[in-house]
Formats: sequence, C-alpha cells, structure tokens
Amino acid sequence: STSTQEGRSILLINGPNLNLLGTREPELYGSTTLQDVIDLAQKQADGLGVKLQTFQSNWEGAIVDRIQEARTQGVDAIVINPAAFTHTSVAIRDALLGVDIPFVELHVTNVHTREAWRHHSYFQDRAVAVICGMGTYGYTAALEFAAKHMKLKKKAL
Ligand SMILES: O=C(O)[C@]1(O)C[C@H](CCCOc2ccccc2)[C@@H](O)[C@H](O)C1
Repeated sequence: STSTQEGRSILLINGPNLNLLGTREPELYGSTTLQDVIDLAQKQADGLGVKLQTFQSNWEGAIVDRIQEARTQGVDAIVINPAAFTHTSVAIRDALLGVDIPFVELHVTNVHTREAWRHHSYFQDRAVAVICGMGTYGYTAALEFAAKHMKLKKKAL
C-alpha cells in the first residue's frame, strides 16, 4: 500500500454528553477525557497515514448535518459513538445509510451488561463492526480497523 492507507479519510463522531468523558462516572467511562481521546486518535492517524476529522455534538440534527457533509468531503469511513442516540435515533441511522459511508459503531462501555434498553441500537444491524466494552481503547481499535482492515468503496478515479 502507499505511504498512506490509499489516502483514507476517516470521520470520528461522538454524541451527546461525551464531552464530559473522563470528568464524570470514571468508574464506568474511565478518566481519559474526550480531548485526550482525540489527541491520541490524531497521533494514531498520522502514524497510519490517514486523514482524521473529529466532531462532537449534543444535538441530533447537528450530527445528521455533519454526516451529510462527510459525503461532500470524500470521507471513506465513519467511526461513531452515538451515545444516547444509539438507542433512539432513526434520524442519525437514516443519515448514515443515506450518505452510504461504511461505519463502525463504538461504545466505551459494554452496553450488553447494562440496562436492557441499552441492548438495542438503531445502528447495530448496518454497522461494519460494533466495538463495546473496551473503554476508550475502543477508539484506538476502531481507528486501526477503519484505517487498515475495513473494506471501503473504490475511490472514483
Ligand atoms: O458506552 C458508551 O460509549 C455509550 O455510548 C455512552 C452513552 C453515554 C454518553 C455519556 O457518557 C458520559 C461519559 C462520562 C461522563 C458523562 C457521560 C450511553 O448512553 C450509551 O448507552 C453507551
């Protein structure tokens, strides 16, 4: 492969309240802040030779708009932690399916050991991969997968 992973472009999206990561409920979500996660992801992306964009919002429609914009930017893959919208958002699901960009669904906690209502995701059936329970290492795993192992659409010549 070329020095970059075929010039792959990855968008990392974090949903509501993840801006508080590392500052609340560290026993559940760890003590790594979202900024730490982003800084580490950027270093990892540089090492992998992929372009990384990151976005966090507490607003559902802003996440929909960002996903739609990804299509115009030639984003090849999305890594998304939809947070609470995992369990509620047909709108974000529709945006992901609409832009036809493959995505990895990511959760810091193992949602399957938590409340029953967290066991369903509006994304799980269409995600290329679902990562959960690895803590913030999940972001590292997801980025590695998206950069090196995920099958992407052929880039238009
Ligand atoms: O485990 C995950 O990553 C979740 O997506 C996190 C969501 C919660 C996002 C808010 O995370 C916080 C982290 C630290 C402090 C406050 C909130 C939760 O609603 C999902 O069921 C699972």
